[in-house]
Amino acid sequence: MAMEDPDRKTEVVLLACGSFNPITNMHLRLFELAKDYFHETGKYKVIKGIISPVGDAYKKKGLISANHRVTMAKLATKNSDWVEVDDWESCQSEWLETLKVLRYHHQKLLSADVTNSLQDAVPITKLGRKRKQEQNRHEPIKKKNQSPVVKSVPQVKLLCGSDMLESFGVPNLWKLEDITEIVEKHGLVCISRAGNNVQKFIYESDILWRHKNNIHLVEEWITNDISSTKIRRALRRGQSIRYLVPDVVRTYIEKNRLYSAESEDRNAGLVLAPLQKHASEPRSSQALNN
Ligand SMILES: Nc1ncnc2c1ncn2[C@@H]1O[C@H](COP(=O)(O)OP(=O)(O)OP(=O)(O)O)[C@@H](O)[C@H]1O
Ligand SMILES: NC(=O)c1ccc[n+]([C@@H]2O[C@H](COP(=O)(O)O)[C@@H](O)[C@H]2O)c1
Ligand SMILES: [Zn+2]
Repeated sequence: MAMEDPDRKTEVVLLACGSFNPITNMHLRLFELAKDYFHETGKYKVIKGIISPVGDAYKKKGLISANHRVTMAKLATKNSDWVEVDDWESCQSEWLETLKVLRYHHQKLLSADVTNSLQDAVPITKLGRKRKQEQNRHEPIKKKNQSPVVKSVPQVKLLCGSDMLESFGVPNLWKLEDITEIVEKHGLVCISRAGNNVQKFIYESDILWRHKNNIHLVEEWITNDISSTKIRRALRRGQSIRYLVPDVVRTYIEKNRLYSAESEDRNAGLVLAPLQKHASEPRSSQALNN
């Protein structure tokens, strides 16, 4: 029987982009579902999950300040040993395309990798023995030069729900070249609900079909229809949201009185940043399904 070589597995980092207004138990479940899926293939090892709340410049109706949304996401993940929150995206003054967030996190892993290998390699091969010894007197003992282990940088895959994948088809919302680069260079994990027609959506798009090996569809069997919209609605009506969001998040919302009729009116009448940005660009008229 062939032993499985754990080093052979492709390392994957899962990146979820969204409003997280507020974060719910379902958002946390997305990560667990995706991780189980990848591990069951036997080919991947999920090493990290990143939640990246969108910045305030996204201008979505009812979006409360990123500061609160990031804090709630951090509270929700404080017991997770593999999912973390990154506020780089939310700290940008302008709205950023999701592709740029993917690129940023991939780049960050690349530079961490270079730093690690620089630390591993002892750069004294060309120094004389004497200088080496002198140098070492003042420096902590360095690791022995290890044989170069060729370890690839983890892939950063976009983790989303089927509604986000289907939003690729909304005119002017996504640039075709962004969609292409996401599925070509990074990959996508989509958590679909039974009955949702993501497969047909992929079938009807040449680009998505071409890269379908890099689009992982995960069926959610223990269905769960929690959404942030429903949480905000319940809060406006004074109804309980217990067991729908982590308790720490519920307490934080109550303490800061976060969601109300007024907060739901934020950004009302404004155009969503991606629509504003892409509507004026010539390429954006290209449809996904041709
Ligand atoms: N019940 C769900 N099943 C599958 N995916 C989900 C579910 N809820 C949220 N997601 C996914 O989580 C990501 C973040 O979504 P988002 O912050 O918009 O949450 P949401 O609950 O959909 O909020 P809203 O109701 O305000 O749109 C998206 O990729 C979205 O598709
Ligand atoms: N062109 C793009 O890159 C593009 C377009 C629309 C939404 N998005 C992102 O998708 C997510 C959608 O979140 P919501 O479902 O909460 O609106 C956000 O992170 C947003 O930045 C990206
Ligand atoms: Zn949504």
